[in-house]
Amino acid sequence: MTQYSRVSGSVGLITLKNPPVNQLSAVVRHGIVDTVQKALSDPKVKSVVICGQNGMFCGGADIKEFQTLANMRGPPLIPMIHSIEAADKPVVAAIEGGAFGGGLELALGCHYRIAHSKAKVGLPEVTLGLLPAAGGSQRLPRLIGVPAALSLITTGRHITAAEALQLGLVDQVADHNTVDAAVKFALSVAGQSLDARRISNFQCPPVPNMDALFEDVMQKVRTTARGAIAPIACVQAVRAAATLPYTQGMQREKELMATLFTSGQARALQYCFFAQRVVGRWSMPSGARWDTSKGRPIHKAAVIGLGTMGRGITVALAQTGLSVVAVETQEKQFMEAKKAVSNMLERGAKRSGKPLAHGKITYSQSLQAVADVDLVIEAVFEDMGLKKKVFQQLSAVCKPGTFLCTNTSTLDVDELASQTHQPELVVGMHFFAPAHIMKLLEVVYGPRSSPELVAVVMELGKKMGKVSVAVGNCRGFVGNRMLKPYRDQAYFLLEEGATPQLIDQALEEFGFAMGAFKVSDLSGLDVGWKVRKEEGLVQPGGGSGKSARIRNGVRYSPLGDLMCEQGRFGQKTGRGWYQYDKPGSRDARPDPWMHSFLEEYRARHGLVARRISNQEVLERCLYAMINEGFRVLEDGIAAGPEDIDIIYVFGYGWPRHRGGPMFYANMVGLEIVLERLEHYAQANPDMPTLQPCSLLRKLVASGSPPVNKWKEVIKNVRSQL
Ligand SMILES: CC/C=C/CC(=O)SCCNC(=O)CCNC(=O)[C@H](O)C(C)(C)COP(=O)(O)OP(=O)(O)OC[C@H]1O[C@@H](n2cnc3c(N)ncnc32)[C@H](O)[C@@H]1OP(=O)(O)O
Repeated sequence: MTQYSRVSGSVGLITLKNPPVNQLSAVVRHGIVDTVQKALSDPKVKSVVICGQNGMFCGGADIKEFQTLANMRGPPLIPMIHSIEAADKPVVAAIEGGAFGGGLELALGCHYRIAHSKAKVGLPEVTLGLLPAAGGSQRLPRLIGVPAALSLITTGRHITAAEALQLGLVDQVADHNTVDAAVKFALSVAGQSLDARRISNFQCPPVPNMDALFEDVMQKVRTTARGAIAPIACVQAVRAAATLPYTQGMQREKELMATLFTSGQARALQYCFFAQRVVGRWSMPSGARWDTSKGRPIHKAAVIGLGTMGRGITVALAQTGLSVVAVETQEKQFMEAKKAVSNMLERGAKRSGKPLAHGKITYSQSLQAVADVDLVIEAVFEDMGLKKKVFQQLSAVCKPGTFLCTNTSTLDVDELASQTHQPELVVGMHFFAPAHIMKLLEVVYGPRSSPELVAVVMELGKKMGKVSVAVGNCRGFVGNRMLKPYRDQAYFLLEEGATPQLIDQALEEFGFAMGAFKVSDLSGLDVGWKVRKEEGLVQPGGGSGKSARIRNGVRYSPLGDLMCEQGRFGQKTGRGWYQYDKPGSRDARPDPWMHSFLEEYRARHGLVARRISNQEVLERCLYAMINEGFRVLEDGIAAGPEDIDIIYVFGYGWPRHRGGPMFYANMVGLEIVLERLEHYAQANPDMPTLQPCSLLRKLVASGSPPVNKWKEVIKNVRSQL
C-alpha cells in the first residue's frame, strides 16, 4: 500500500499504492507514518519525495471508510500531516494526475509541491458534505490568500496545474516525468532551512475590508447552497484561518467538521458520489450489461429539427469533436438556428477556453444529407404523427446500420422504432433544456433495442459531458413519469386552499431550485395543455358539474387548462401562476388576480379553502413522486434507486444534499412514508397515485433495509410479477 525506496543516493521515495486513486485508507496512512519515520531516521536520506502510483498522486480520504465510523481506524490524518510538516528534511510532493481533498492536504503539509502540467488539484470536500478538516481550511488561505481559498473550498472545484502555479499553490510545473523532476528538486533543496516552508507558520495575507468580504461571500453561499450546511461551515473555517492563530483555527476546523461528519447531508452527498458511478454500470432486463456490451465508434452524427432542443444537441455534439449534419426543413427556423448555434458555440468556447467547433457542423434543409452518418438524433416537435414520419424517412434514407435516436420527452420509443426497418437500432436520448448545458441524459431502450446501441449512446453521452442513465420505455420514462403525480398534487393543493407561492416556498425551502409553479411558468403552461388536449382531457371552461374534476375515474384538476384559456402561458406571455414585468421577464411576483381566480374556482366547485401547511405540501408532492418511483422500480423501468436519484439530482433540480427522492424516502423512514401515503390515500380515494405501491409495502415488511440493499427485494418483487 505504501512503498519505500532510496533513490539518487539520498532521496527517500514514498509511493502511495492503493488503487483506484491511491485514497488514504487506514493501511495507506499506516504506511505513510512508517515510511516517513524510516526516511527521517535514515542518516543517508537528506530529503524525501512523496508520489502516487499509476499517474495519480492521491484522491483524498477513502470515502468508503466514512460510511461506518467503525472503519475509521488507523492513524488520523492531522498528526500524520503535522509530522511531515515538522520534519527536519525537506519533503516534496510529486503530483501526477491529481491531488484532491486529503491528498492535497497531505501535499500542503509537504514543504514543496511539484505538479505535472496535466494534473489537477482541489479540495472537493464540500461536495461530500464536509470541509477540508485535515488542516486544508487553515493552510490553503495562509498559502494562496483568503479570496482564492474561499473560492476553492466553498465550491470544491478542481483547478489545473497552471492555475495552481499562478495562485502559488504549487512551486513548479513539470511537463515530463514529475517524480524525476521532484527527485531532482529534492536533491537541490537538501539541507536548506525549512522555516519559511511550513505553511502553518504563515500569516494569512492581509485582506482589506475583511468583514465585508466574508459577509459578501456568506450571503452568496447561502443563496446558492439552498439549505446545504457544508458551504457555510467552509466559510466559517476559512474565517477562522484569517482571524485566529493556527492552533485555534485547527480547533475551530475540528468543531465545524464534527457538525458535518455525521450529518444526513454528508450521507446524502456521499451516496450521490457513488450513485453517479453506479449508473454508469448499466444493465438491461435482457441481462445485457455495460461490461459485456461493446459499442462502435461514431464519426459523424446528425440532428433533425433545429428548434431549441435541436440547437443545444448540435452544440453538444460539435463540442465533442464529432462532424455534425444539422437539418432543418423550415427556411425561417433554418436561418435563425444557424445564427443561434454559432453564438452558442462562441459563448461555449469563451467559457471553456477551448477552440471553436464551428467547422464541424454542416447545415442542410434536406433529410437526404444524413445518408452517410453513423447516428441520428431526431429533435422535431413533440408530435407522434410527425415523429413517425421522420423515422420512416430516416429508415429509407440512412445507410444500413445507422443508429436512430429520438429526443422525445414522453412519447413511446417502441412505436417510433416500429416505423423503421431495424427497430433494434432505435433508442430514446432524452436531453434536458438547454441541451448543451444540462448534465442529464436519459437513454431510453425498448425491448428490441440492441445492447450495442445502448453502449454507443451511453459512451456518446459521456463524451458530451453528460451523466447518462439507461432506463426502460414507458410514458414519461423515469423523470417525467414521476413528475406527474408531484405536479398533480401541487394543483390539488391549490384547489384545497394553497397559493402558488405557498407551495413554491415550501418546495424551495426544501432545496428545489424552483417550486412547481415557477417551473411551470418557465417551461410554458401551453406545452402540457397541448398534450392534455391530444389525450382528450381538456373540456371547455374546465367542464362543469361533479365530473369537471374527474377524468377516466380519477381526480383531475382543470386549473392549468383554465389558465391557458386565459392566455396565461407563463413567462413568455408575462402572466402565468405569477405575474412578470413583461413577456420573457424572469422575475416572478405574486399576482392578486390569482386570488380571485382561485376563490371563484373554489366557489364554482363547492370547495372550502383550508389552511395548508408546508409539511402537507412536502408530504403530498414528494411522497406521491416517491411512490411513483417505487412503481418505476417495480416495473423494471429503472435498474435501481440510484438511477432515479441521479435523474432527479441532475435533471430536475432535486437538492443534491438530500440525495434524490429514493434516498430521501430512506432517510425519512419507509414506514413513515408508507403511513403518510395511507393517510392521504384514505382522505382522497380518487387519487390512485397516493395508494402505496406494493414494493414500498414489501420493503417495509422486510424491515426497511437501507437503500443499497433494496435491489434484493426489488428482484423478488419483479420475479413474482
Ligand atoms: C477525515 C475526513 C477527511 C476528508 C478529506 C477527504 O479527502 S474527503 C475525499 C475528497 N476526495 C474527493 O472528493 C475525490 C473524489 N474522487 C474524484 O473526484 C474522482 O474519483 C477523481 C479522483 C477525480 C478521479 O476521477 P475519475 O473520473 O478518473 O475516476 P472515478 O471518479 O470514476 O473514480 C474511479 C474509482 O475510484 C473510486 N474513488 C474515487 N475517489 C475515491 C475516494 N476518495 N475514496 C474511495 N473511492 C474513491 C470511485 O468510486 C471509482 O470506483 P467505482 O468502483 O467505479 O465506484
